[in-house]
Order: sequence, then structure tokens, then C-alpha cells
Amino acid sequence: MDRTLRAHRSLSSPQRQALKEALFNVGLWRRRLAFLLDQPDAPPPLLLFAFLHGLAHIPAPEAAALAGVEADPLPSLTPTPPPSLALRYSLPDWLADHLSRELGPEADPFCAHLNVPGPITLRANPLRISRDALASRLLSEGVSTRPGSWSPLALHIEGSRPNLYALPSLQEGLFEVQDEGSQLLGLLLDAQPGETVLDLCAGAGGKTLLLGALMRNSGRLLAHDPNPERLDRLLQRSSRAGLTRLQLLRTPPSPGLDADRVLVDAPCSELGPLRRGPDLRFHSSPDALSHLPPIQRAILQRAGDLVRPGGRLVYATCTVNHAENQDVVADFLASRPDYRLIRPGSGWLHDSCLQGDFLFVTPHRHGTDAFFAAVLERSAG
Ligand SMILES: C[S@@+](CC[C@H](N)C(=O)[O-])C[C@H]1O[C@@H](n2cnc3c(N)ncnc32)[C@H](O)[C@@H]1O
Repeated sequence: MDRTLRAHRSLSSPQRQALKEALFNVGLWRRRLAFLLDQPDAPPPLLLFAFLHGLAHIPAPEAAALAGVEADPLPSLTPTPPPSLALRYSLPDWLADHLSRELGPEADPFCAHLNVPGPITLRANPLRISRDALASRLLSEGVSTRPGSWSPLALHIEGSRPNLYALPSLQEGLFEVQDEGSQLLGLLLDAQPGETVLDLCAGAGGKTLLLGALMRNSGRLLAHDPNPERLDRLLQRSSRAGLTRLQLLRTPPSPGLDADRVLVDAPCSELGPLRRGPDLRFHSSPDALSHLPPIQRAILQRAGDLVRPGGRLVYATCTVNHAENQDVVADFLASRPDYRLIRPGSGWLHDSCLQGDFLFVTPHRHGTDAFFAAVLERSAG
């Protein structure tokens, strides 16, 4: 897409937008479109025709002209409604089957929301600015926003996507781009100034930056990840965000750390952010659903030894899979009687973000990517 747009600089802004939407939708809907055409290997122009005519309801001759396909005869599309969840929402069979098992009757609205791009959400950096002041500052830079519903730091961009990277407010570290559900995971740890806080699966630091801001640059903020490039990116982002107390752990921390709080944002099958790209669903693999739980159990066990008595442990994923979520937590609790589940976000998190003892948010109910979290407290004795 970028190469094509660079090679055709004379395209107007609406033409560029149309090109992006055509590519996004043909990519995303390709399974449904192949069904409409009754051709598993239909070439891209035919897929575009099927999208424009079959799903966007543009009259067939106009759709054929726009897609550059032969209009005489016009390609025919099946009138049969898609007979399965997978075909209706253009998903691989294994994924639709899995989501049906996990979500029951909610699978249909969940899948429908996977086909609508999510909002662009920002997180105010409380070290530098309040959410209200950030909204005013962005407005002065030509970007209008509305507050999020669940995270007190979230602002959703309204209207068309601005070039965020050109905004002085981003360069000044006033905000990060972060889904509202992802913000909730960091907030659940309730990190306080002066504490020792460990982000055990820090990656490039989406949550670490939030934890550091809540700690107001006092205490010890530790971040570990086995992937060194991600930690390098975290370091760059942390200076822009104004964090001064971040310590990267390139090797795993040892038991006896006695951290006040530990976040495990575990590697997972990542079914929660599927709406973020048209291709993600076709690149996901069912193997992840079963090969990750033993890894997650081992990471959570290790994390359990790093928290001081009386401290807090948050286990989180961005996926919809009991085997990676509730089952991992149940296994942990069965082997660690010194831990108990506590209500996530007591005093500030809306009840509708809870499913039983856990946080569980989804695109169709909350407008967020899907996330799961459990908040565990270690007994003081
Ligand atoms: C969901 S991502 C973390 C995203 C990150 N917390 C953020 O908010 O940007 C999971 C991370 O776990 C890391 N990981 C994989 N195996 C791990 C292990 N055994 N211990 C700790 N982290 C691990 C991966 O490298 C990956 O960066």
C-alpha cells in the first residue's frame, strides 16, 4: 500500500482513502467474497467486484467498471446466504469454531465487530498532562477526541485518522497510542509511588510506560522481556515519556525479588486484537491455542515467587481462550494456597468489565480489543 501510494503521488486524498478501503476490505472479506463468487482462487479484481457489488451494494455494471473486470457477461454472485459463522464473517473455520465454543451466542456479535476497524485510542501520560488538558492541546493541533468509557486516561480520536506521528504533543511525550482495554490491564496493578514494580513480559513497554507514570518516577520500575529488541524500543519510548527510574532486566529476575507488584502480560494466541488488521485472522494458527498454556503456566509460577507477601500479581492476556485464561489461573491457585483472587479494579472499574472474578472486555460489548485479566493477592503471612 505504502509503495503504491508513493508511486502515485498525484492521487487525491479521497482517492487514496478509497484505495486503502478497497485493499482493507478485499483482504478482510476474501473468504466471504470467494464464497459469493463460488471460486476459492478468485483473482483480486474479481474479489473487488464481489465486494463492491455483493457487500457494498454498488450496481453491478458500476462495480465491474471500478474493479476493472469484464462486464459482458457480468460475473454472477451466489444469492445463497452464507451457511456458517466462518463464511458470514470471513474467518478460517478453526477460528469460527473456537470462538463459537468460547462465546456461545455471543460469538456472532463478537465476530461482526472483528470486521469493523477499532477506534484509534490514546492514553494521556499522567506524568506530563491530565486527560482534559490533553484533549484541549490536541484540539489546538487540529485533532478532536472524546473521552473513553472505561479507562480514566483514554481519549478516542474522532473523525478521520490524523498523522499522529507529526504532532508535537506526541514528540513531547504527552500521550501514547494504546487500546482502552490495554490501559485497563496496566491500571489493574495499581502501582504506587515508592514501590518495587516488575513488568515481567514488558515487550516494547505498552504497560510499563503507564506503570512508571503512575509511580511518578519514585521507587523501582523493573522491566523484563526475553526479546532484546523490544526492550531497546521500550528504552527509547521511556525517555520520551519522561520515565527516569526504569531498569531493564535482560536476564530473568531471581526469586527473592520481593516486588510489591508484578504484571504478567503473557505471550498468548492474540485473538483479542484481530480487528486491528485485515490479515491477522488468516495468519493466526490453531496450534497457539494449545501450545501456549504450558508456557503461560510456567511464567505465572515464576512470577508467583517474585511477589512479596501481601503483594499483588496481575495475570493478563489479549485473547479469548479459557485454556490460556481461566484455566491457567485455576492451575496457579491450586498450587499456590498463599494467593487468592480479588475483584479487579475495586472502586473504579465498571461492573460490566467483569466476568465472574475476572476482567473480560470485548469489541462488541466495550468497544475495546478483547482482554482478560485476573488480579491475585499474596497473603501477608
Ligand atoms: C503480550 S506481549 C507483551 C506486550 C507488552 N506488555 C506491551 O504492553 O506492549 C508478551 C511478551 O512476552 C514475552 N515473553 C515470551 N516468553 C516469555 C517468558 N518466558 N518470560 C517473560 N516474557 C516472555 C514476549 O517476548 C512478548 O514481548
